Amino acid sequence: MSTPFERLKQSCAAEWRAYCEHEFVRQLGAGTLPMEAFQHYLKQDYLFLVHFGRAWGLAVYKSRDIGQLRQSLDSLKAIIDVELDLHVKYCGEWGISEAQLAQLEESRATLAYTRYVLETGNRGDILDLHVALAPCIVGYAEIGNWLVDQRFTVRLDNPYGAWIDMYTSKEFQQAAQAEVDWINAQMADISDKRFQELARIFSEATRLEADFWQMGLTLQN
Ligand SMILES: Cc1ncc(C[n+]2csc(CCO)c2C)c(N)n1
Repeated sequence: MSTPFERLKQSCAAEWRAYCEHEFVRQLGAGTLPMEAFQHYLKQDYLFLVHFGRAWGLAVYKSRDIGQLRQSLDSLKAIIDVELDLHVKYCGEWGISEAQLAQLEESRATLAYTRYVLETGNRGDILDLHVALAPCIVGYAEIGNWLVDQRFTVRLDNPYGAWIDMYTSKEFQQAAQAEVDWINAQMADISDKRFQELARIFSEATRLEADFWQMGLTLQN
């Protein structure tokens, strides 16, 4: 028997694969991704993370009990206090200054994805919001693992090695698994109709993640 989360992925298998095995990801694994593409991605990812933080703020607001409230607040604090700082530091290593980050123009792909997540959370409940966020959290964990298994992936002397290390780290993998577990528990007794609603959200967010890679690869604004 497959879990609800596995059924979400199966309901948009082609889209999930197009996202996780995207050309950007392959070139990153092989170490052949042009530096400009990665820098463009990193800059837009800064904006993505800011809105991702806001999404956890929305999860705080949409929480239905004190446990969810604490969990959402922890995620909000982690992204604002830790992950954004780490991202700014990592951008610095790639020659992108804080001043540059502060002046960025948001690309269409960033706008579409982040506002889609926030809109989904606004109109729906906390489960809708988590399902909209799941391709981001769970997808990156799968991508890291997938890359490590590919013959074309270069682990030593790959300029993007730190990126792969981050998403294959035990901490990150555990956080992604916790998210899967949470979603599976919340989806345990839902109706078919509700499943279809969530599957639609999951599929749309997955497509928007693939567009985010494409934006990086083609340097779109
Ligand atoms: C477009 C885009 N999608 C996913 C991630 C990965 N990511 C960002 S925050 C977070 C969860 C940790 O709170 C994860 C997995 C990214 N960086 N950029």
